[in-house]
Amino acid sequence: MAPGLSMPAEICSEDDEQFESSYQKGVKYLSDNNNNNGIITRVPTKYILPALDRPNSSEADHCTSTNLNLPVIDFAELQGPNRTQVIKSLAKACEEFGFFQLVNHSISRDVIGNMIEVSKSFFELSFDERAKYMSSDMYSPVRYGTSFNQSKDKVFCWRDFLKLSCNPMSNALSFWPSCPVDFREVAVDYSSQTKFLYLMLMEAILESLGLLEEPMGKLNDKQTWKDFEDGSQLMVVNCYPSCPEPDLTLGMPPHSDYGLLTLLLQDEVKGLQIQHQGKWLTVEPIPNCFVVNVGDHLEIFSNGKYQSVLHRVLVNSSKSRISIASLHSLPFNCMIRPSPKLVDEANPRRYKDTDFATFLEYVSSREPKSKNFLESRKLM
Ligand SMILES: O=C(O)CCC(=O)C(=O)O
Ligand SMILES: [Fe+2]
Repeated sequence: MAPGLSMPAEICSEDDEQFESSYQKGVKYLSDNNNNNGIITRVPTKYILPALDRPNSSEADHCTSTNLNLPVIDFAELQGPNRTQVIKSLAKACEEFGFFQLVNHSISRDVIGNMIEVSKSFFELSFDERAKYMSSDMYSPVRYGTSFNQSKDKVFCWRDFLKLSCNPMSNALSFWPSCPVDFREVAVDYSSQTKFLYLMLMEAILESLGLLEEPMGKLNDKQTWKDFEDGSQLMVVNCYPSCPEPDLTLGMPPHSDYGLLTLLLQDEVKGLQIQHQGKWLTVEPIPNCFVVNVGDHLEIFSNGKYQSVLHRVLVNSSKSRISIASLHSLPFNCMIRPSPKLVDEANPRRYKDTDFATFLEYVSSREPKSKNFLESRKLM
């Protein structure tokens, strides 16, 4: 064990099985159960990334101090007389950044504040209470876990998560945490309001791609608007405890999101970085706003016009951080394919069809450390 490393009393050697089973309990457990006046002073080897994968280690990291001002889309303006202009800005943001900040959205500060509060309270519960929701079943309506893919990752990342499936809500809800007592009520309200926001944004995105000229309802011979309304929604509550040596590890490794769009809510602590023009840039949190990003499915659906972008999460030594990602796509059993209207001789089809089951198979069988899944769907 590295000098000064303080670990739960039950843990004696980094190599023994007990140590490994302790890591499986997550980083919140690790931070809460140590014997050095409540302070963990070193990052255990399990979390130490190879030198080249660490933050601040590469060319691309040399400007991590530069904060990124993402394009800002005003949701209220999108609904008003300037809609055409806002849709142009939306298209530009999706093409140039794959990310934007959404301001003036319709979700109240209370709904947002309550969601962050119940998420914090959930991670403050005892480990035994949180552990009731641990599952390795990717189809489970609720799944508490740690790292990125804890059954596969050789090096763990400094994150615990609670994944909540919202489909169908009538079935999923009874599996969601019943503690804290208002968790379900707050999270259901939050999920239905983010779903509404997603649908409004998706409608604008389809318009920006020239796919809404026909009467609303039919997008092409395979898809209708109802597929979007009936689409899947997965909420991921991420908890990143403060970390004694944040330069050695990451809260989340570089990845892109699998769905059409992700709506991310973060607390006031920064940590999210996106890869832009070969550099890692930090996204400044704007209170009460959403960071929205293009997912792999939108890249496929738009035949590459809008591309998903790698992002990762840094941790820090003084503050823990909470974020809530709401990932939206078509229904789980629906094929995602390039929209036929965006494929012609000048723009040949660039991706194979895919569906959620293929994605799950992929993540279960490999370490999804990057946009590998999407790479596997590319035709050229
Ligand atoms: O915590 C963050 O800022 C990002 C989370 C994220 O990328 C995800 O949940 O996919
Ligand atoms: Fe993500």
